[in-house]
Amino acid sequence: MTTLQSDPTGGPADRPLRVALLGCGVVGSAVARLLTEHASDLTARVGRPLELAGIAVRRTNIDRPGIDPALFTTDADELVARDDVDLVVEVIGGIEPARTLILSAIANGASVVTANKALLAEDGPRLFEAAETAGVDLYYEAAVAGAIPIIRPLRESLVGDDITTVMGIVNGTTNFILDKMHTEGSSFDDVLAEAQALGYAEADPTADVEGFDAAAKAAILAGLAFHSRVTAADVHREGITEISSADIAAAKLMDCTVKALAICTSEEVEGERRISVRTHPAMIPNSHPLASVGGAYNAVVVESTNAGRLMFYGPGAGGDPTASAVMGDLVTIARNRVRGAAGPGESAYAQRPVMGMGEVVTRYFISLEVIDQPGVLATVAASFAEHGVSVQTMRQEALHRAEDGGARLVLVTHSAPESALGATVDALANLSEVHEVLSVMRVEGE
Ligand SMILES: NC(=O)c1ccc[n+]([C@@H]2O[C@H](COP(=O)([O-])OP(=O)(O)OC[C@H]3O[C@@H](n4cnc5c(N)ncnc54)[C@H](O)[C@@H]3O)[C@@H](O)[C@H]2O)c1
Ligand SMILES: N[C@@H](CCO)C(=O)O
Ligand code: NA
Repeated sequence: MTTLQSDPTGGPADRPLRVALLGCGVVGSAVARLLTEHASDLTARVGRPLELAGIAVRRTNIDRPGIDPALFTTDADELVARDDVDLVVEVIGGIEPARTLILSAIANGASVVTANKALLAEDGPRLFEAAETAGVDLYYEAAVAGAIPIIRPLRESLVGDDITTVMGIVNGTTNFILDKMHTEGSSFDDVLAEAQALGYAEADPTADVEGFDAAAKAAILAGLAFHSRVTAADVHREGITEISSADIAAAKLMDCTVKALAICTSEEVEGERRISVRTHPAMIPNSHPLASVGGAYNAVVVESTNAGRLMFYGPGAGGDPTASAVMGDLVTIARNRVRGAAGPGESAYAQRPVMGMGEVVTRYFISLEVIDQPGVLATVAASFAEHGVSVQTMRQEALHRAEDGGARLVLVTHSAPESALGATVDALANLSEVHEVLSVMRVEGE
């Protein structure tokens, strides 16, 4: 190992870099194990040994095989404030105490790795400013799409390009659930329990199934892609709890798949660049690259002016895959520390305004049960026309239950502002000729 001439951290140039690990759950325990198992390779890659200074846990009396019990402490505040801590890994999750601990680590001169999308999407700018002021790193590859490198590509590799769209499957739990509902006809509750047992789900699975997790990730992606500050509150969020087997069946009939998507776009509106950020379930054609992303896998498609369409695919959740991203960040910030440098900070100079959902242009799939009699089609078509929504395809199916005396209409619209589509659906529901609006879903991806 080369001995450094100078050491920006103050101590002897060959002393180990000391790592404080906050949290020892699914991700933290994998990080602790990798730090131990790969110690000699990590030393070679960083140029100095990485040494665990301590692991903050809630309870010390739990058996955690392969980890030295002497490392455990329940006093995370004391651990991050220790003089000999150079690097802090936060894998507790949630807003507090994670935020206070990260801020105090930064104030203490440590560089930080976090997997905490909830915190970054709520209060990222405060953390980035603190890191900038202290001249330390704040890295967070694991926060979006687990093991998949997507933060680094947006922050570094594509920073010279003009990104127009980021669209992805960024929640493993909901992709796992929708995939099983699609392929095996499983019930929502059974598949959720399986996803939790496999370590994909958040501690409170509401964050997954109601779209909070994906919304946080969408905010982070949009902020990076469009050089703007975007918080979770800017994201239009819909979860997957309302997805029924009828929706899944309708998608199959359309040669589509239902996926929970995070969609970030930047477009020219009234002479200025505006962005939209949303997460919701949508039908995508089976020919679209995201349609074949199964199980707990994640994938993110990035479109930019010069690179064209790029796709990033891989495991988006689970202890070891997420720990891989954390370890990548840890080695990077350790290398920076050895060189006395810091990586890129926040880039939010563009500050593009975020569009309201009503302005966003999408397509709808609508399935209706209507009275089967002359003139009904014309009435339904008039409702679309009144709201300026153009119908792309329409199909009528006879209902099999003779007593219904009705028919099913299945329509797909052309692109239209979301407000016009919503108003059309409301108007359709109020028509006496319409028994029921069976299914409404956005259609994304060509
Ligand atoms: N599990 C995944 O697949 C995954 C993927 C990407 C990102 N993440 C993120 O990684 C972070 C950790 O996720 P996880 O799945 O490991 O969660 P987890 O619930 O398994 O682990 C969190 C641990 O932190 C501990 N903890 C809570 N408060 C603490 C405190 N004050 N001091 C010390 N320990 C405390 C908990 O007891 C728990 O063991 C979260 O931000 C999560 O969003 C998880
Ligand atoms: N609960 C998240 C973990 C990764 O952030 C998921 O299912 O994708
Ligand atoms: Na990632």
